[in-house]
Parts: sequence; structure tokens; C-alpha cells
Amino acid sequence: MSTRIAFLKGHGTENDFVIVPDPENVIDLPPAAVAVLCDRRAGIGGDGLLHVVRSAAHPEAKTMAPEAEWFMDYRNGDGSIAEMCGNGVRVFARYLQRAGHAAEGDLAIATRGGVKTVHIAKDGDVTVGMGKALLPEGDVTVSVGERSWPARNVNMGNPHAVAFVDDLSHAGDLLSPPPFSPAAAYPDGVNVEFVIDRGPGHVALRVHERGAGETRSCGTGACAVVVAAARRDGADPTATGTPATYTVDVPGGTLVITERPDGEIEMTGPAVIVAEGEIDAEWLATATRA
Ligand SMILES: N[C@@H](CCC[C@H](N)C(=O)O)C(=O)O
Repeated sequence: MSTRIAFLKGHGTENDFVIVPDPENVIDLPPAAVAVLCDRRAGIGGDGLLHVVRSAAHPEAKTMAPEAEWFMDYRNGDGSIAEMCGNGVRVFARYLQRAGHAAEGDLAIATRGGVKTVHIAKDGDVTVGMGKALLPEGDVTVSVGERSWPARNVNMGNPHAVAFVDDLSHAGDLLSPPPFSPAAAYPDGVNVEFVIDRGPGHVALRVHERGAGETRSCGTGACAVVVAAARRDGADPTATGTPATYTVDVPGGTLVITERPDGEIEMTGPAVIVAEGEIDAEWLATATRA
């Protein structure tokens, strides 16, 4: 009988993930294996993969081990590595709670974007301290077909271009990454958010994610949108001293995000585990080679 690898499937506002618990970091997950697992027809299917590893057992996370026992080794659905995933870290926390590794309340999780503090509430929602945004200087333009828009460059640990548009349909089918310029703004690619207003402190977005395509939600993207919207609305908390809270509708649900006067950003939203099972290791090895 062939070896089995345990997995779970979860989502946060329908940004969905294959979860692979591997506390001692012994499972080989090259980019091709991640891409096969995230394939919606040939694999399990997901926008990304959450490799759950003890910080002490992962070379990229060892130094964070004294602060955070667990490391979210996040991979995009195409197998590429990303610095941070806002929906992923909530689902990661939900997994740790379900597995008995964490209780309700506060929990530190190591990510490539640093240690994040997560709060698992009784009511089921999870809040994550996303840290502060960086706002690299310089104009950015994003295009879809004949249309183009100025975009705000916001870094949430990972790169985002936020464009305010008149209609979300103007983003088109988002089957390929929207072109941007200048190329030097995002040497490693970018996540692009298209945003409309729905009322005061209320926006909606569609997103094209680097390494995943159009997804039903992006947590870091929603935070980037709030940072850009607050500055556009003259409500930059770091200038006014007043927190800015926005409701962000994404195709897969709703996130509530606050930026505080010290620039710290908090995001609250659902985190759901929908299934668990076993991967046939032989199949994975064969499919990865194919
Ligand atoms: N869906 C995520 C972001 C995942 C990483 C992103 N695709 C990148 O490459 O930066 C989120 O919820 O933040």
C-alpha cells in the first residue's frame, strides 16, 4: 500500500487552499507538486497551498520560532512562493485550532512577511494583525484592453496595484495578468485590485492574483485597497489620527478592515475548513513528474 499524505481543504471568503500539515517539514513539496495539488481538475484544487510547519523545523522561519511556534509556508497555486496571504493566515489559524494546536484567543503565526498576531473569536471569525503597509513612491498604470487607470502601489509584505474603476466589469475576464507600467515598479510581478465605491467606508473589488489568476478574494489585496481608499478619501489615519474602517466586498464574501493611526492594519473575516482526506504519495510523485 502506498504512503498517504494528510491534507485538508479550507477557504476564507472563498479564497481556497489545500492545507498540508507537516510539523517536522519532511514532505517534499517542489513547485510542480504544489501546482498539481492546486489543479482544480487533475488535483484537489485551490488558489494556494498552506504548508503547516513548525517554525523551528523550517530554514526560513527558525529565527521566528521563539515568537511563533508555527510557520505558514504559503505557496501560490502555480507553485510560486509569496511573502504573505491574508486569507490564508486566517485559515491557517482555524486549522491549528481544529487540530488542537491552538485555542480561542490570540496566537502568533510566522510568515515570510514576519510574525502576525491572529485572534480566533468564539463567533467563528478570525482577526489578523496584518502589520503596516508600505507605499512605494511613483506612478503606476494598469491596463485592460483599451482602458487604463492610475494605480496606487501598496506593499502588504507582497506587492499590490490598486486601481479605482467606474465599473468592476471594466476589469474584463481577467484570464491573464493585467499589464502594468513601469515594469520596474513590480520586478517580481503584482496582485492587481480593481475597486468601486459602494458607499461611505464601503468598497467592492475584483482581483487578479500573482500566481493564481482571478480569485474570489485576496486578504492582503483588500488591506491594500483600504490603505489606498483612505488616502484617496482624505482619511489617512497616520495623518488624521483617526482610525479608518472599511467594509470590503469581495466576490466570495465580505471583510472588515481597520487601519489605525500608527499604521497597523487589522482584518476580520471568516475561515472555514471544509474537508479532510489523504493524498496518495505515489500519485503525487507520478503527477509531479508528468
Ligand atoms: N490570496 C492571498 C494572497 C496570496 C499571495 C499573492 N497571490 C502573491 O503572490 O502575492 C491573500 O489573501 O492575501
